[in-house]
Amino acid sequence: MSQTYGLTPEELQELSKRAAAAKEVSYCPYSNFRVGCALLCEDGSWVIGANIENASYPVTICAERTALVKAITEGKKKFRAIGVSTDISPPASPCGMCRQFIREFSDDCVPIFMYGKDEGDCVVRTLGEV
Ligand SMILES: O=c1ccn([C@H]2C[C@H](O)[C@@H](CO)O2)c(=O)[nH]1
Ligand SMILES: [Zn+2]
Repeated sequence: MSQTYGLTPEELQELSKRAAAAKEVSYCPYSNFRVGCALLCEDGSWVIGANIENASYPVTICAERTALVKAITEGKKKFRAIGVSTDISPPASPCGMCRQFIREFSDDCVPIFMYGKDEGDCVVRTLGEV
C-alpha cells in the first residue's frame, strides 16, 4: 500500500485487523455478505461495527453506519480513518447512504481503507474519491 494518510504502521495493521474481526459479528442471514467496519477515532480509540440485516431488507443497517452510530453515541464525532472489510475481491466501497452518513462527521479527506478477501487486498481512497 503506497499511501498511509498519516497512520503509523501499527495503526494500519490494527485498522485492517479490527475491520476483518468485525465481520465475525455481522448478522447477515439474508445476503450472507459479511461487512466489518473499524473506525480510528480522533482521540486514538477504536470503534467497530458490522452489517445487521432484517427480514424487511431495507431495514438493514450497514457496517459503516453501525460503527458511526456507536461512536457518535460515545461522544466520538471525528475520525482519522475508516476501515471496511468484505470477503470479495476487489474490495467493496461504502454505499451511497453510508458515504452520506460519513460525510456528516468527516470532511472529504478522511481515508477509507477497503479490505478484500486476500491478505494485502487493500484499496484506499478518501471519502471525496470513493
Ligand atoms: O456500504 C455498505 C453496503 C452494504 N452493506 C451490507 C448491507 C447488507 O447487509 C449487505 C449486502 O448489501 O452488505 C454494508 O454493510 N455496507
Ligand atoms: Zn452502506
